[in-house]
Amino acid sequence: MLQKLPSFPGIAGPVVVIVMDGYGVPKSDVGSAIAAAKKPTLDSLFARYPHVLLRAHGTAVGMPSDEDMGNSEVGHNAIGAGQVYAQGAALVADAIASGAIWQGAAWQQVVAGAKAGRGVMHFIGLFSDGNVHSHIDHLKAMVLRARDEGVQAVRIHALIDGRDVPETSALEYLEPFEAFLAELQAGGFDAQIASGGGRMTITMDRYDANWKMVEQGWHTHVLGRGEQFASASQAVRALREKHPGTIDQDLPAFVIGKDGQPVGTIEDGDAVVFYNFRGDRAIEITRAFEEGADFDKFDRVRAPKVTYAGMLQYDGDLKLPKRFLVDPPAIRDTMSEWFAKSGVAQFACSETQKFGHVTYFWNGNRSNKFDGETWQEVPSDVVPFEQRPWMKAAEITDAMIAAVQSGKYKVLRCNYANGDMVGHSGHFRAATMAVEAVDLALSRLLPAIDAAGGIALITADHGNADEMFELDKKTKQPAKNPDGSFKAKTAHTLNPVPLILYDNVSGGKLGLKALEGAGLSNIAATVANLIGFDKHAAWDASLLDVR
Ligand SMILES: O=C(O)[C@@H](CO)OP(=O)(O)O
Ligand SMILES: [Mn+2]
Ligand SMILES: [Mn+2]
Repeated sequence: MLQKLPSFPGIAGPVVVIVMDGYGVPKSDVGSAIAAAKKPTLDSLFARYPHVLLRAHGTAVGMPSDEDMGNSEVGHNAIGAGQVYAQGAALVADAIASGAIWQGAAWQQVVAGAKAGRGVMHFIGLFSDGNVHSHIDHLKAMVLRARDEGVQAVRIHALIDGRDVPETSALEYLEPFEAFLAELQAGGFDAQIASGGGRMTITMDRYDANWKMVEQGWHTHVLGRGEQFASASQAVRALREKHPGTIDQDLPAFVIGKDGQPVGTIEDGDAVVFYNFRGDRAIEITRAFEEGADFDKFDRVRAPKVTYAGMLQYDGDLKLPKRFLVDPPAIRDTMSEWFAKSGVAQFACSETQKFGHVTYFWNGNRSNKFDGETWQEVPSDVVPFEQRPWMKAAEITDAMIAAVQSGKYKVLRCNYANGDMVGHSGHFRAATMAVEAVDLALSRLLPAIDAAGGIALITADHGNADEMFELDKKTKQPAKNPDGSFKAKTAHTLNPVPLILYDNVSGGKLGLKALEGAGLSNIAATVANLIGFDKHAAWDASLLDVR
């Protein structure tokens, strides 16, 4: 149990942590959908309530460097755990640099598995250097190592990104990679890209939002069914011509074929490595490979017996996958766990697209609840979110208001997906509406918190809607397309995020400290203090100022 604070008994009502996904604070308003949005509630929060900026990217959230943008996994992990752990991106890079990955039993088993079968090793994963789910350098290192260890053939199934990297950058990754493989091919080793498709079209669904994507990925990677092309770069060129305006993440699936035959179906005796380190979008495809005859999410047609490994363990409760190349961060002592141990009832809510963020990521990549936790999921629409930028903000708000009014919970949390999911579309106008939807939601939720004598901490996990244009690398000004329009940016940003203390109960007694270098990991201790507990020893400092 957490210790009671000697000097402050905590507020009488509930504490509500509101995560506005993808809401960063940019240096300039140019290209910011947040600046362009009409948002009277947020404007008045910034004008009237204590607030500070928190670091939400790079080393502050356990990424390898401060060049790395933030993302939902590392952001929610840091908020929920109150600590910064070296995250998947850093752990995998280190394991490759030290060679520890090759000494691990999992790597040795996939190599042995491939060799005992047809000598084929498959790599499936996100194909970019975004470092949110994966990094292409990790893939390269594994291909080279497989060759050195005598694996005869490698087949790569490339999920085209355009969401963590510029929206039509696929060829910048594919062409050099194809040249890299061609060189290896000259050495007598057979390495080819075998299939692929946009990451939002196939394979990388999350939180059971749309299993059809995974089914289509299975058909593409495993069965080799679909439109055939001579190479991945030719596929991307042809598909762009056929579907003008389609950005990389939404490209249709493709199969690489020779003389009408797919070059890399997945067969009994092959080895398969899913090389994403991040779990949310890796779990469903992993289940399709690992589960037996009782798998009922779609008809696999054929379920080859393969030696399967994930890059990391994706779920510590479900122990998924069974075999993984690198140990995940050992996230311990989360606020949910310690609030549970202290008898604090907790409520978590979001819509499907972010539901796991406020539950599984928040709780340190664990899918089980702690005692006294209640989770509520609002089903997301399965549509391009620029067509519905309001998403489920209203329904999440309804659920939060009901939970606050029930009086059952001391700590509540929710995630509004809008700024992020619509920000990823690159659609500026829709992104302003996304921010407006969140503003409207706050205008409803905050009075309910007042009525319950509560306080809200309003924050975000990383930026996105705050920068909707790519910046020119040299001039640092928004880059333009040949037709003069701005180049849309779909990725997260490196900007800090706000932390606002919405407090109408303490009469000005409570404030926020502007701690040098403060980041998302300072939120857990702040929440603990607000409910009258001292922070857990492992947590970073509280920002609560009690005057
Ligand atoms: O959609 C996703 O998978 C990532 C971007 O790759 O976004 P977020 O981290 O906000 O979930
Ligand atoms: Mn996010
Ligand atoms: Mn995102």
